[in-house]
Amino acid sequence: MGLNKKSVDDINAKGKRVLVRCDFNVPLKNGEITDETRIVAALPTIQKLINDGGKVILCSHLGKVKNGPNEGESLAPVAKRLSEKLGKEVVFVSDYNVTGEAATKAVEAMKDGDVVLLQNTRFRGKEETKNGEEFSKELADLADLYVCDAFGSSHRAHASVAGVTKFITAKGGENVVGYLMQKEINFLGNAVENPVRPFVAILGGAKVADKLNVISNLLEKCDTLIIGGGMAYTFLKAKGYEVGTSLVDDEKIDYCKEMMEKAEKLGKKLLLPVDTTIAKEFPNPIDAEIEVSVVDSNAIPADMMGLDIGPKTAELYADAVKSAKTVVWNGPMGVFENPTLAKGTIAVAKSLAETDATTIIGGGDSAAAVNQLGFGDKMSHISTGGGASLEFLEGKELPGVAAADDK
Ligand SMILES: Nc1ncnc2c1ncn2[C@@H]1O[C@H](COP(=O)(O)OP(=O)(O)OP(=O)(O)O)[C@@H](O)[C@H]1O
Ligand SMILES: O=C(O)[C@H](O)COP(=O)(O)O
Repeated sequence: MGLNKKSVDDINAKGKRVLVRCDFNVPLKNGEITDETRIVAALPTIQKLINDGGKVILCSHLGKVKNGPNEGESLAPVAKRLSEKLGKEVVFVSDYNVTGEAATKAVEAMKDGDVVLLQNTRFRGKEETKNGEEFSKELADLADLYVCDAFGSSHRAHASVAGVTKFITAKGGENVVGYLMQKEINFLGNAVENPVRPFVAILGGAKVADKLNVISNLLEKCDTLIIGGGMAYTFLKAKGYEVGTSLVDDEKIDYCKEMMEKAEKLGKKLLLPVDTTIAKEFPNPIDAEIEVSVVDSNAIPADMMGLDIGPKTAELYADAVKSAKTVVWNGPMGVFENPTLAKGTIAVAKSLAETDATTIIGGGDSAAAVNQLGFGDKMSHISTGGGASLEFLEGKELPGVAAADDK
């Protein structure tokens, strides 16, 4: 699926002020960045604009910023890491107002090829998250051109992702997408719209409700849909099995029945766990030592909880992956944060690492799991977007893509 949007290759930023929305929402521990993937992924676009001789003004959100602006959610650590990665100074505008006098002055002082990073856009609260006109205009006022390269945030119709583009257009500027956006959408888009078959989709994670539309959409596109993780138990209950105290969404049982019927009607394989790893209760803390046993999926005792796929299921899923030419995976197979309950997720990750098929990891927990296991470089593509990749797989139009100018 070609992306019919203008990209950074369609502009020459020489002497222009370019506002670039990145997704620098990186995990931090005691002020230190623990995973720089999203920073590294943003470099090609930034470097291109520097090479053009543009004035590169970067912006991003970080965290949820539930209690207003605070140093713990400042983008300062990102400015530092980015500067190391680019091998040049990144001027950080620490002002909690994001735009305004400090930002304007910093931009005025820029020479061609300079890089400035603005403060966390969510420090402007609802003005950012409700796509506020005023904040959108203030952002646009800083620049001549706008580049969206924040794939991970592109499902958010926020001021710095969507609203800003209207004001850039109003002043005669262009709105384009960056290389990361292009790469993400090419991989995910090709996998779903134009897959080399057999196409196997694997869905896991906690809740069926979060993935309703993904299940339905992927069933239409793939040859085999594999279900694991907490969401499998609602399907097993829909089949009439006892699932004990496993995570179940009772309101979605009919939906699961519908999906099983849909799979049958379309002639698609819908694979569910044939055995499951159970325990008395959910581990607390999550990585606590835990006593487990394995039972067939139709034999879960009423007082036990399913917390991972069992070994027979892991083998079944690995076999399905082996015969695939395209695999998309989103969501862990069990409570992978606990070593005893990570076996199913590890087995699936390993099968993806070993296949020659195109393998695409849909961000979030599955990306973290694959990287932690050291399989990162064995995958064709690991998306930098969790929610964004899911919404893309649902077939939704992403606001960050929609806002860019058509070719
Ligand atoms: N059987 C289970 N019972 C309860 N929780 C589970 C089970 N299997 C997996 N989980 C939990 O599901 C969580 C991930 O679920 P979630 O729906 O948030 O996935 P996700 O974050 O959307 O996946 P991704 O980030 O890959 O898109 C993990 O924290 C994991 O411990
Ligand atoms: O981490 C993400 O998925 C993106 O940065 C979006 O963050 P959000 O869910 O807080 O909008």
